[in-house]
Amino acid sequence: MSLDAIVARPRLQRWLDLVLTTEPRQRASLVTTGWACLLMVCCVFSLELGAVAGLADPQLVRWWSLGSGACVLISFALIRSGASMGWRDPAFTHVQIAYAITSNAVAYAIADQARGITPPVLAVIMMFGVFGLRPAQIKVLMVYGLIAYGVAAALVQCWEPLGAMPVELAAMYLLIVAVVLFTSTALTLRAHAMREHLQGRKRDLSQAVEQVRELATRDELTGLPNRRHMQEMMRVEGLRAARSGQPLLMAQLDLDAFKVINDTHGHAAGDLVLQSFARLVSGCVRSADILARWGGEEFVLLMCNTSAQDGSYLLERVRSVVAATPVQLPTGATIELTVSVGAAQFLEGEELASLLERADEALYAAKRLGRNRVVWATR
Ligand SMILES: Nc1nc2c(ncn2[C@@H]2O[C@H](COP(=O)(O)OP(=O)(O)OP(=O)(O)O)[C@@H](O)[C@H]2O)c(=O)[nH]1
Repeated sequence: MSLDAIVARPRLQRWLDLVLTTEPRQRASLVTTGWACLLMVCCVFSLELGAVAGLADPQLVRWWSLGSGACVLISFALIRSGASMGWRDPAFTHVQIAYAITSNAVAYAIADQARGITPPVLAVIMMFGVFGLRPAQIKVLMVYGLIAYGVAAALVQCWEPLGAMPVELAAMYLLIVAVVLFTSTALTLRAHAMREHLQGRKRDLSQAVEQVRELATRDELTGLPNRRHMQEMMRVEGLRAARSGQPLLMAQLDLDAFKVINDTHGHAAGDLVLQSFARLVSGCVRSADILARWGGEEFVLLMCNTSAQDGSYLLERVRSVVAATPVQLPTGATIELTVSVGAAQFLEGEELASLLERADEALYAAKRLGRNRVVWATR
């Protein structure tokens, strides 16, 4: 590769970065304006060709080309500089379309024998309304188009240098312009409605995906993470603890004599107790800890970056808060509650299944020893 090419490449890269490296909303506005710019270049080229061929006044066409080009460049600069990013529509589509309609009507007035090219361009301009305009704005722009063309047609008829034409021909042009405006507006409105519909469907779909995700990871009764989600969290936290060497604790919490509660007060009361227990424990643990419903009346608490001493203190607090907070039923009855806890500390190189097993054994020891207590697993 030549030295020139090596030097030129970063420069080209800088130019490309300058035009393309933008945030997504800004990039979308630049792309829309880029299309408008392309349309404008084609129109300028066609009218300049008409002027060279003697079909239109070259001086008027030159001024029109300069004015139109300047407006497109200003739009581009406003978007690229980020000056329009605070606006509701950073591409200020309605302003750009209004300006394009004006430019198109002026082209109609000055294009003399070449004015036949302007109505189809008007249709394309109206189509840009699909991007971000409200239906009311599209309709206002249609009315504005009719007025702009009406004024341009009147100018052509009244001012000789613009190349007056037979009234019948002027009426034909106006009729075609009106048809173009109505039809393109109707099509634009239809495309707009379809776009809105699709966006609505997309929103519904994202909500449904979010719901499915929620259902797949949450326990419906308590709102806590469910067993499947907890297994994933355990895997992630286990890897983190192994990598960082930070202490990781796991506790299994099991409500005592829960069957008796169900049998005495009914299944619905049992559900209320489970919800109340989940709330109580959630209120005791730190936001970094993860409490999940493991199944039935059994819960698992994962305490990340927690020393055995802090863990002991926390679990004892959970136990005493549960024991000191009877659950009030809607019937007026109160249920005294206790919880047995089996806890274990993650050992270096240990499998998660083994950690869970040790916590489970400690839980059974707590039950055997008379319930309502915290037992730590031995190594
Ligand atoms: N209300 C309600 N009960 C549940 C739910 N899931 C499991 N259970 C009940 O929880 C009870 C658990 O009973 P056991 O396994 O004998 O445990 P326990 O009575 O707490 O006895 P210990 O654990 O030995 O203290 C069973 O009666 C299950 O039917 C639930 O979602 N709602």
